[in-house]
Amino acid sequence: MSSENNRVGIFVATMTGLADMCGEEIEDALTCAGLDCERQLMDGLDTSAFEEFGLIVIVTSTYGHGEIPDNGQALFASAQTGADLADKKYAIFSLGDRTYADTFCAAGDRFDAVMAACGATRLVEIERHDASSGTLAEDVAGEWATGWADQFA
Ligand SMILES: Cc1cc2nc3c(=O)[nH]c(=O)nc-3n(C[C@H](O)[C@H](O)[C@H](O)COP(=O)(O)O)c2cc1C
Repeated sequence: MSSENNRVGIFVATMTGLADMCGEEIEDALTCAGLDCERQLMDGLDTSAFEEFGLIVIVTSTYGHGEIPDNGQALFASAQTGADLADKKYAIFSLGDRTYADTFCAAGDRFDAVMAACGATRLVEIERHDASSGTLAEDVAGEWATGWADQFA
């Protein structure tokens, strides 16, 4: 693997900003573990944004009836049209609320399906944060990333 492919891209889809706070905690945790990270909101991106990274971390909340936040829809649609991500690994931190029983964290599951369809390999289980659980999403996000950072380092 080239040194370029050891880079981690953290891509955030959010409506009200909590997912970006989680992305920041994930970035801090992975940086502490020695990984070279870059975090960005998904706004206006397509799958060419994945090119320079070996590991893609998707951080997304869910809105509407299981929808991806507005700022992530273009990137999702781009992946749906097909991309060769066979040399990529990915991980997903998914924010939702179990109050929405039928669509709990559905956006993260939709990203999981499309990344797999593009040939990428999921590094770890999807982490699904429940806003009704009483835990802080950003704390859970940082602990989650710390837990698997050495699997990619
Ligand atoms: C209008 C609205 C619709 C939502 N729909 C869903 C949903 O379908 N499924 C789910 O799991 N969570 C749903 N949620 C919960 C959000 O995903 C959750 O509060 C999340 O932490 C928000 O993160 P964000 O600030 O990054 O957008 C919804 C929240 C709102 C306000």
